[in-house]
Amino acid sequence: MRSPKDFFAPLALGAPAPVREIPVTPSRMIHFFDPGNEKMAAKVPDIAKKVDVLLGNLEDAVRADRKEAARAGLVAIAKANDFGKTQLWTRVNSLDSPWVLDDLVTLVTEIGDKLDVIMVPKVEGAQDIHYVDRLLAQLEARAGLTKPLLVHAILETASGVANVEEIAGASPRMQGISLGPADLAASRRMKTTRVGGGHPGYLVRTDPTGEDLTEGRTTYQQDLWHYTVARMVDACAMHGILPYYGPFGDIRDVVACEDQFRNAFLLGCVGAWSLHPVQIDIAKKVFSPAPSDVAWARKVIAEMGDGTGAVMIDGKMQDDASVKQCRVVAELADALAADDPELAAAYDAATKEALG
Ligand SMILES: CC(C)(COP(=O)(O)OP(=O)(O)OC[C@H]1O[C@@H](n2cnc3c(N)ncnc32)[C@H](O)[C@@H]1OP(=O)(O)O)[C@@H](O)C(=O)NCCC(=O)NCCSC(=O)C[C@H](O)C(=O)O
Ligand SMILES: [Mg+2]
Repeated sequence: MRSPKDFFAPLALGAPAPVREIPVTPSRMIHFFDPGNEKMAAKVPDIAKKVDVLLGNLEDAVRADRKEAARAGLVAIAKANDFGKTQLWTRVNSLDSPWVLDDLVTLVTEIGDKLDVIMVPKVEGAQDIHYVDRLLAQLEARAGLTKPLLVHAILETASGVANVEEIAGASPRMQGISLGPADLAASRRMKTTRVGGGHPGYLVRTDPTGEDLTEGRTTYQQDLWHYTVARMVDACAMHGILPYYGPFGDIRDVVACEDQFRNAFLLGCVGAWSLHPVQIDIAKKVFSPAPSDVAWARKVIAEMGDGTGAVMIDGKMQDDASVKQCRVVAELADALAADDPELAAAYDAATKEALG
């Protein structure tokens, strides 16, 4: 076990000092693209203006014979563009693949100064993060980087879920964790064949009302991912890092995508993956608090004074715990509004109306 005293010491001579706080910048959507796909790559400069995070994907969804092209494409895109406030992330190949070592060596030494976060798939436990942590320090030292790269783990194996707390706290580089429902379903031997989302067979049914067991019994579809998302959120909150829902594979079903994203948002996630341009606005809408919620949160904060005691506002009891929730919403709204005048205006207009 590493001594807590050494946790913030660089893991290689000449590597930058680890961060002590994870930067909390907007990351409502992590937009995936294949840097080796010319059509997608051509859209990247425009898409970068609309998204919080742009992620060059090198892992699954990139064919084995296109891995080198994807890696080279990402290097070229990063060198040719300045994405301003939009973060640039990558998802490298899994640690048991023949490509990951070259992914890390090439990306850190060639474009380490342009990358913010490295997403590591199929993380099984803290040992995987420790491996990446040390290797990144060696490569950062070689590349002369002054800012440490952060690490994001995908929760997509049964062992990863069992070890999620130790993964979240494995390194000061840990930025966040995303749910990977497709690989997780396979690892758990679930009997689904989808990339995220619900399943009509996963349901509860009301009790029978008479002799006929088939009559008048309403069914309610349940959320297959509730347990895992909630567990991931707790592990992340405990370690001061950020939780994300991952992919929603039914690109055409924008309605269910919005529902899945909103469930994650309400449970504490800060963002989700967008796999197709159509999912960008869905994530933006869902992971930006609604103006009416922001107005209510600001009203409660204003009326609660120092935040102690209990008061009635519009017939509802408010106390320390509700004002704390309101601060979460209001602080997120302020952070997002700082870079988005349209959102700022919507929040201010709703607040003006609520406060009278
Ligand atoms: C899902 C797609 C394969 C769909 O692509 P396509 O059939 O080309 O869709 P469209 O014809 O509607 O596309 C219209 C144009 O938009 C471009 N496009 C499409 N997607 C993107 C994108 N993500 N970024 C930028 N541009 C995009 C198309 O090229 C079309 O361009 P044009 O012809 O010039 O008009 C495709 O969207 C796609 O491959 N998306 C990314 C998929 C991906 O990254 N998958 C991996 C993440 S999910 C995962 O790994 C599972 C997870 O790990 C788990 O275990 O749960
Ligand atoms: Mg996966």
